[in-house]
Amino acid sequence: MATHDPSIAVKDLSYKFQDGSEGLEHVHLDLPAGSRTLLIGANGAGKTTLLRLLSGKRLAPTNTITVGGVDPFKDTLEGVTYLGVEWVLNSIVRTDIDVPTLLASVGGNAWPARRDELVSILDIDLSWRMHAVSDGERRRVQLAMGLLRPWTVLLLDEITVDLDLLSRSNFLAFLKRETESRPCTIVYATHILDNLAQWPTHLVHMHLGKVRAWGPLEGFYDQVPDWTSENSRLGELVLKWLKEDLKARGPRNPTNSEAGSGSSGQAKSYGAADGIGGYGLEKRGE
Ligand SMILES: Nc1ncnc2c1ncn2[C@@H]1O[C@H](COP(=O)(O)OP(=O)(O)OP(=O)(O)O)[C@@H](O)[C@H]1O
Repeated sequence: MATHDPSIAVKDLSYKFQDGSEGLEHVHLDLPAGSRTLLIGANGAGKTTLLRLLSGKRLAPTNTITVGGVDPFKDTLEGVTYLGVEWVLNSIVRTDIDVPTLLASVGGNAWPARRDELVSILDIDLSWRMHAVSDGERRRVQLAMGLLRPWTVLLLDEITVDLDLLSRSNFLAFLKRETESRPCTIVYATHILDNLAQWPTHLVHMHLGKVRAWGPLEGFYDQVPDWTSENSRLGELVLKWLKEDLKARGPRNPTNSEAGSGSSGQAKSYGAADGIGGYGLEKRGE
């Protein structure tokens, strides 16, 4: 269903993975139409899990999510664009194909003005062939493809890592203009805060599958009394949150003395000393 008022409301959303582990716990959010929200949290905080649930890629419990007042699982969810890892890995953009053909395949001819604007903003060379471009150039074409169809809700899962500073800045400015010129809403999970201070209207701070805090940007800034620029203020705030989160979580692989429990005291810390080269051993269920 098209959303005229693309607000996003999440009410007491809890989610378990197939292996039974907690993905999200009691998440509440109320993001108004036209807002630009940054989803902040350490690796593993639950940002992707939340975005996938909002996008309908994962099935949320009923009556926990509404987009524009509509339950996306009861009504068709139209106008929601989710750009995440699967989208980035799509192999078509690595084949020997030209840019105009790719853009036409996602509706470029239906929205020619929008197509041309994106090509200009993302500084795309229409003579590129996709098997012979750099990672950042490929990402720019992908972004043009992903953003071409006019969305009402855009869910971005850190997809700007390959962009140079200017391309990223132009891209973020374009998104800001979109929310200011038509009814649409953005939620963006990122670790890269460069030049983002003026961008978000709202922040969501996630930790271990829970939302620790959320609300309009201004409401958070009294937490960072010492800052030298707007940009450093956002960075200081996020650094403070991440340090607090790490402290609250504790070490991932406690040493015997830190573990301090169990009769045998056999808590094991895997690493180079075990001859396994420090590979992460955490299990991912799906
Ligand atoms: N399919 C799965 N089954 C079990 N656990 C999972 C699954 N997918 C993710 N997890 C776990 O859920 C937690 C949250 O993962 P998620 O990908 O949402 O984090 P994130 O905040 O997006 O992290 P990052 O910043 O690294 O992208 C992590 O601890 C992860 O290991």
